[in-house]
Amino acid sequence: MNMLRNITAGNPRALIRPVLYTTLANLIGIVPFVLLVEAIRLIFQTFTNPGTTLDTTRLWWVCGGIAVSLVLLYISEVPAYRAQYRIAYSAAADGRARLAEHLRKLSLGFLNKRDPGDLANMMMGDFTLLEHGISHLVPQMLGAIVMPLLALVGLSVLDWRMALSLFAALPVAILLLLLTTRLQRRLGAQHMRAKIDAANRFQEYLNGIHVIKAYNLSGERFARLEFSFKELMRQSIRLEGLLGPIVLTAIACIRAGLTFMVIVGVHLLLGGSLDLMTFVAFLIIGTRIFEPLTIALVGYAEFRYHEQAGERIVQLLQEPVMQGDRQPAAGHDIEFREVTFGYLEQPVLQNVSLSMPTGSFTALVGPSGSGKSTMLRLIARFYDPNQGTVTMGGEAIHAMDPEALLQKVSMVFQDVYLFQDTIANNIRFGKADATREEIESAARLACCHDFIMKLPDGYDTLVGEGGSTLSGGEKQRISIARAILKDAPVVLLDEATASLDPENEAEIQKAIDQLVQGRTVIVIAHRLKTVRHADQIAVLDQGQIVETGRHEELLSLNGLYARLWGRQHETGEWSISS
Ligand SMILES: Nc1ncnc2c1ncn2[C@@H]1O[C@H](COP(=O)(O)OP(=O)(O)OP(=O)(O)O)[C@@H](O)[C@H]1O
Repeated sequence: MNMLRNITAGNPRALIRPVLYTTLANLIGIVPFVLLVEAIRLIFQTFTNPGTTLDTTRLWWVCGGIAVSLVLLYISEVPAYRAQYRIAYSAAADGRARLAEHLRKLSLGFLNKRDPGDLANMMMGDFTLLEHGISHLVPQMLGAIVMPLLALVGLSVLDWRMALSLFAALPVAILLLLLTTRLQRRLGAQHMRAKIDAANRFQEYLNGIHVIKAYNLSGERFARLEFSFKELMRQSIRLEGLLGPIVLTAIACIRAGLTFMVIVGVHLLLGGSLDLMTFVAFLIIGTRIFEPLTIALVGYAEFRYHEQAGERIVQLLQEPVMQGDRQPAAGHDIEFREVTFGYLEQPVLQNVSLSMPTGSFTALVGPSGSGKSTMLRLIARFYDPNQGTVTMGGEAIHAMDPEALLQKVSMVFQDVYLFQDTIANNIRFGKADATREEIESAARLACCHDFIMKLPDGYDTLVGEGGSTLSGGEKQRISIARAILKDAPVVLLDEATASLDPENEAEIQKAIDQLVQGRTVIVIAHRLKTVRHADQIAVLDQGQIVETGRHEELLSLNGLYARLWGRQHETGEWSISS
């Protein structure tokens, strides 16, 4: 049952209809052969019992029966075929959507540990294997067993000695496949790892192609990629090379059964304990069951490999999603209470406590790597703290429904991601049902209306993947327009570190001023001059808050903030973390 769960990505009921239809088609497929045996019996009767005449009426009926059963076989095969493919593709589409939805609900901590290539391969490659499993393998395998099983029962009634000799080697074939299950799984897993590794290397190669070109790394980088392709080739050859002989031996056992039956049949016939007609019936049916049995055995080996792909999907689907069903409280003040957190073993934030009242403007400053972005990620609940609590409106964020929490929070990060869609739709991500007027008014407030109107199709201009066709400043302003449209009471903002031209910088500052009005705002400030008027500035150093206060208070402390401020003035360099 577990195997069937795996091959259907946790939905074994998807197999019911394909298997039923295929079994029905296989049952109907037996009728012409039974009638064929009867036709041969009628014809042979005239030779074995001299003096009897050929029963032509019955023979015609048998011929008619064969014709009708072939038509019925065709009629039953059509729905079987349709059921197999339709259900396979719709089960895979549902499974892919389920997995994508599940990935969204998993913590980023978990996702960070998985290679993106691995997940992409699972989404496309593994589900394709399942499509093949549901449409071809399982129905054909189970359908192929029906005929030999019925033949075993029928032939045993006819002559148990002959039936025994025909099927004697079958258990050996099955045992051989079962005994090598572990080897098959190991080879399958190694092959799959090599496939994922090659996909990861290729993705890395594509993502880094501009760096590779810029630094002329093609030799070294390509060698890594080429190695992964060669490894995949080696594992493929190993898989086929070791599994092939096992399957061929299993098939040889079935062939041996047929030969053995012929020998036993001849022996019994010559000894007079087997009549010719029974022997002929065994010969016809014996050769007929060889094909489905071969399909079933080859299919089983293939099934084990496909099932492993399904197992990976089922395991990922069972990965616990972020818990919490509490709805956010009415208040929008945010508080860190003795929070300690690390992505891995090493804590990145240690015992951090900070209160950010509703409607206040808080700036987080500090050297690069001090934990500023991590604080924002904890507020958005991308991760849960290891110790301590982050609260919003007095409620612990880790007990809240993550989606309800994100309704309350707008985020503007440095690495703005725009989807391959129109500008209007990229802004609409802030509010799915926004009208064109609302989109334009948000774009005006975010100072992007003018540059959008200069684009060839205005708001309907298509943006390249990741926003590749826009400048950094333009992308940032579009993401601010998204946030303005979302109109969430809490704003998390990571100021751009990349140096922008003065015009862009002034425009972005105007856009940010619009966004933050009347909201609880937490800003990571790289240019201290932009947060001189913040309600409070928290200075982080090595994961701890070392100073808090307003600009003048912090300057008078003459501590880290004063040093950072002084350094920015001395060097005229406004970025402190790059
Ligand atoms: N996903 C991650 N996995 C593991 N470690 C991480 C991850 N993200 C950040 N870190 C580490 O956590 C520490 C704090 O990172 P964080 O991004 O919060 O610093 P920051 O103050 O925002 O730095 P910057 O100003 O350079 O953006 C750094 O040492 C960083 O290497």
